[in-house]
Amino acid sequence: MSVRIKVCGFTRVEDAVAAARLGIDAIGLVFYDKSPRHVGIAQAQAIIAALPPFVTVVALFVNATREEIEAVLAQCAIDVLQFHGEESPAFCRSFHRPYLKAVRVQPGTDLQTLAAQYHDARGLLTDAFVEGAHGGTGKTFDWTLIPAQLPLPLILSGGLDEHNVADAVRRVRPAAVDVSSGVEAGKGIKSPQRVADFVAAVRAAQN
Ligand SMILES: O=C(O)c1ccccc1NCC(=O)[C@H](O)[C@H](O)COP(=O)(O)O
Repeated sequence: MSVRIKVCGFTRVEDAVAAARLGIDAIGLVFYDKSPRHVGIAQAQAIIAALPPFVTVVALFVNATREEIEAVLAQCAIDVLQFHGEESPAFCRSFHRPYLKAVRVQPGTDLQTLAAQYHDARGLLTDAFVEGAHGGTGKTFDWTLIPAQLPLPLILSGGLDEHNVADAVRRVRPAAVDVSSGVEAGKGIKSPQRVADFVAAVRAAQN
């Protein structure tokens, strides 16, 4: 199966539409107000309404309350939840929606145990560990820390861009890749050219 591509952190309708036309599989919307890529409800609704069919919409949260998440779900057509904080497995599954659990990887991170704990997640998203940050850092991590076999689909993230993603796909063989900073012209501003180059690099790595 071809490697799926998720681009995270859209803030503008035109960027999301352009990226969808370039063949990405999923867009991420950041509902975390400390992120420079944070979107409000109205902004998210406008982006989602403009998407062509069959583009998965992923909503990102960092230690949000149940009420905050339910408010987003009630007002926006979200397909998948993505949890970037210390949310427990029970909390993640309590929304009865497909979800991804993000893990910030550093030496000693036990991905096998995490995969077992979040066994009903649609995938484990591995991101770089950066002190004080929850994601969207543009930093890579040591891919050899990822076990060759995991019981959950692996979504590789953290500092990917058009220059390193082909190598990442060949080495790690993830089910999907996820990128934010690496396809930007500025924080929250996606560059269609960089998205096109990123998609081309992923596809070339599979041929
Ligand atoms: O993008 C953000 O600003 C962000 C902030 C807080 C938590 C998560 C965030 N993004 C989540 C993502 O899925 C990013 O794509 C992922 O962290 C990789 O980011 P990058 O290294 O910039 O490609």
